[in-house]
Amino acid sequence: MATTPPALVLLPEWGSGHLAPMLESCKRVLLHGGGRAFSITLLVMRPPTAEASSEVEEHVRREQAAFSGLEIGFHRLPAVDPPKDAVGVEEFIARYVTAHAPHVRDAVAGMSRPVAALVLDMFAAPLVDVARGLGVPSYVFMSSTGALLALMLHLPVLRDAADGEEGDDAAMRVPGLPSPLPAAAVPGFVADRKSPNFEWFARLGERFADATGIIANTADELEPGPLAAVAEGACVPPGRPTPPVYPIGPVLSLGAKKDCSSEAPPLSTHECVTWLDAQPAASVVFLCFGSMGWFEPPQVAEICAALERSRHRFLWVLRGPPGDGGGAPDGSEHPTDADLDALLPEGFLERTKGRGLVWPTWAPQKEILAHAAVSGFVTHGGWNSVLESLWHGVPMIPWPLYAEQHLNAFELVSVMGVAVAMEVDRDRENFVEAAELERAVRSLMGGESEDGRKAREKAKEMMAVCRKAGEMGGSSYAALQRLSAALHYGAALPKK
Ligand SMILES: COc1cc(-c2[o+]c3cc(O)cc([O-])c3cc2O[C@@H]2O[C@H](CO)[C@H](O)[C@H](O)[C@H]2O)cc(OC)c1O
Ligand SMILES: O=c1ccn([C@@H]2O[C@H](COP(=O)(O)OP(=O)(O)O)[C@@H](O)[C@H]2O)c(=O)[nH]1
Repeated sequence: MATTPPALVLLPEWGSGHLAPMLESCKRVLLHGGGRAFSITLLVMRPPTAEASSEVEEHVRREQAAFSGLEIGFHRLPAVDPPKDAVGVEEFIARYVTAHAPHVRDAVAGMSRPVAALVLDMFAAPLVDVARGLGVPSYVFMSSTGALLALMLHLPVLRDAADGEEGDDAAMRVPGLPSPLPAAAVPGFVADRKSPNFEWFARLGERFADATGIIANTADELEPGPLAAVAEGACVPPGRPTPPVYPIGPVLSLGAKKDCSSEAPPLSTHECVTWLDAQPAASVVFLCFGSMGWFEPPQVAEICAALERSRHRFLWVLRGPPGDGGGAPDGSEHPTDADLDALLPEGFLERTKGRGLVWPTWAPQKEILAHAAVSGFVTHGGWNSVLESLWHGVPMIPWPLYAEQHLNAFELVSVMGVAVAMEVDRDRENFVEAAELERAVRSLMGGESEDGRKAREKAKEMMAVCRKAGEMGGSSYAALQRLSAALHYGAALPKK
């Protein structure tokens, strides 16, 4: 007799950099059990911006249209009022997500099938209480690095120390990370210990420790330092237990937009790819800055000067400023398609014709990174972009712009060694001078510099590491097995 498979109930933040890897990771859990052991119910919050809403809708539509053979359903949650007085993006996201708690409780309690676990976005960590109230196991899904995980688990310690003897300017020492963390590496949201954003991240980190487990889109071999420190219980306040961590990555996901899986890229007719087809192997530097990266005209002019002088071939995804002045209720800045005639200096396209392509809208990044012509990546350093680059052995130049990306940049250069450092002026909205970008691009793309040679070599090593981790016998495969066993155990527990 067929039985109803218990559900993994997912609550992702609406950003595609959060939703897509969470869903893909949970699909991996289903596939690991032969596809029939669990089902997925994804709880859809109404995103706070029109841009994010259409991304989510597109994602849901594509998922429903695809035939995966897996049981995946979507449950729309009632809308909640967005907070009107949030000081920063992080506080906004955390409060908005947390306001859904009663609706999440109702949705889980009302399910007609057993619930194996509630899988929560990092911003939804306070909802571990909802799971606990229903007697359901809870898992936090960490869509960013093991380093950010270590930092967040440790924030309550830093907060309480800052309240006491160490003071407000105390150096940031985080178990598993180089100590003290250079100021340039500290994410903006925790740089000021008095800001509500710091308090929110500390509160989220505190709640991570109350989850049944933490699923992380990283691999032991990629981030051995922070993951070991977390596993040893060195990051949480003394006396507090650390839940088991399951580093099952890298999990690369199909984007919400038209995109191709890096696993099996179909023959593409995308203009960026046909342009790459005509370029020599390993000759192109790719520049792309995530879902929220865009530049003011003076910065665009510096990039143009650098690319022109470097003499290297390039494919540059250049987006324009957010529409309507960027005043989204969540404070996020979603770029628009660039007006290249208005943004680029006169004559730039003619002078670089044949060796450069400037692409003004969303591009198929995974497919581009998989292309044999691409051998370097100037990236904002969002964790999904980093994993995609490492998966294809492409060395990077990190250009952090927002969120946790300054920490990611530091890790890529100083810990993993897969990237060439570039000076980014945080006091001038992460401005980079033309000469500095030119130097970094020359170094990355095969100049004489030792930094570039090491980054290229290390990126190839990491490609092998990433692929091996997920194979049978690899560390991420083993973590997936442990996670699967824990979920089966949780599904068998009596519910309240
Ligand atoms: C991790 O801390 C922050 C995350 C975000 C953030 O916000 C966000 C809002 C949206 O409307 C859409 C998004 O796609 C989105 C994404 C996002 O975080 C990204 O997450 C990735 C995976 O964790 C990745 O690591 C990227 O670097 C992040 O940009 C925003 C924020 O403050 C601006 C954070 O501090
Ligand atoms: O033009 C673009 C810009 C981004 N991406 C994808 O969007 C995701 C960006 O996620 P990341 O974590 O790097 O940064 P975020 O945008 O969340 O800050 C990655 O999967 C990229 O491949 C893309 O396909 N095309």
